[in-house]
Amino acid sequence: MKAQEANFDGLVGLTHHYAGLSFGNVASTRNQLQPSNPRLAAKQGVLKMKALADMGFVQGVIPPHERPNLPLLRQLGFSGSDEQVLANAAQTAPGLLSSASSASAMWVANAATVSPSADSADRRVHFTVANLNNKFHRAIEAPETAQLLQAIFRDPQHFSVHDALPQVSMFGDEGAANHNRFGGDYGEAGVQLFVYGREASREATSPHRFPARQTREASEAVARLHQLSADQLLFAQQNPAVIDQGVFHNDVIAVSNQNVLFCHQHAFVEQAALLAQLKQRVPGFVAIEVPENRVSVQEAVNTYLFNSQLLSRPDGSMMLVLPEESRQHARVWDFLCEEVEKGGPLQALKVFDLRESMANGGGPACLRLRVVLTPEEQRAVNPAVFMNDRLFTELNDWIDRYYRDRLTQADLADPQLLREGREALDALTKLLDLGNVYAFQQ
Ligand SMILES: NCCC[C@H](NC(=O)CCC(=O)O)C(=O)O
Repeated sequence: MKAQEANFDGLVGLTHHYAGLSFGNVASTRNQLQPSNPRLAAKQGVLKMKALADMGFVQGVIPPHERPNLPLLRQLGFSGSDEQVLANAAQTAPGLLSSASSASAMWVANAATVSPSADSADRRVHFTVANLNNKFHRAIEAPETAQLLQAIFRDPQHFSVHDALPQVSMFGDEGAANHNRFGGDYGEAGVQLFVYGREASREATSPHRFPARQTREASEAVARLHQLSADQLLFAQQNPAVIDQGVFHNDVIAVSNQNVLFCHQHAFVEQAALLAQLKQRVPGFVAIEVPENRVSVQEAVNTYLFNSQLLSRPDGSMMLVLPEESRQHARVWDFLCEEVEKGGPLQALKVFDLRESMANGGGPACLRLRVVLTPEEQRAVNPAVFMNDRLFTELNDWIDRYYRDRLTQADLADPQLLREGREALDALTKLLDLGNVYAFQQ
């Protein structure tokens, strides 16, 4: 058996709601204060995991965080019983209650940056937890993410989980959503491309309208932590003009797998030079660049065409996993069908309805964290998190038991929601054999 790419998907939490917290993410802003359906959201995610597991892909689950985050609200000065904390926050600062309740940890492409053991000097798989410094509701994820990753990748002989970089904008880090790894066989040394939105030390590189969340300084620190050698590394800037059109992470404009990069014509600064470098360094490198006159940046943002998963099937051919919104758009769908008919690297399309996550700006790629694992490393992962028939049934029963099918911002103050959440996560830690990872269990 060779090394494989495993995908670990974030399980949507019980407080999934639309709070408009992510300036620069147009779906988040557009759907602010719409009612959500956490039960449907969780089921849509679990269905994707199960379908991919059934097709022969290695598929794991990353659990949600404890929300509402009561310790955070207390740190911000809300006091009294848990009920009083929720009531006071809801009355005087509903935006803070939303931030403390966001289920945003579901988008695990932003949980960490991951380097396979084949690339790292100490031959371990390295994870650096993302600090998500640009958005308050996301910056609070880092410590819990570190604990959850440690409960899954728990063998220090094979896995090294680094805490997040310092929580300042100079080191703004959004994890694997701004990271691509190229190569041949997954188990052989690859080339890692770190994509940043701005250089903290050069203000002129920033976009004008929307924030650039990832800095070059952060990417360089992650590369150092992961013990990567200079000849395996590339750093490239994402085009600031596309950030200003709503491309808040690189995985909204590009996706890669092995020797293939699928991206928009306007994805990167000095794109031709970057592609030339990749051609030189990656054997058999192929770029599929979508021209603006076939699919505009705006259309890419609206359909999440590039927020897809490019997966190598067990027979070696590649399949693109897309959100339903891409199929619904004639120009996007025509382009994709043409690519498949051409007989190039894209040989199959698979579509999922992920509407609940999409309405907050999270498509198939946002929901997954890629981890290349050798067979030995795979055996060292907590086995209870891998998707199979039994876990699929158990998770669906668990969702039916605990999740609401409608949630608005006003519901966040309901102390019953807090109790339901704790009971649910307590049951989940047993299903996934995580130990007492949550603060309320300490
Ligand atoms: N990779 C996809 C991440 C989507 C995420 N959306 C949010 O946090 C929206 C939350 C809200 O507005 O309720 C973000 O922008 O980081």
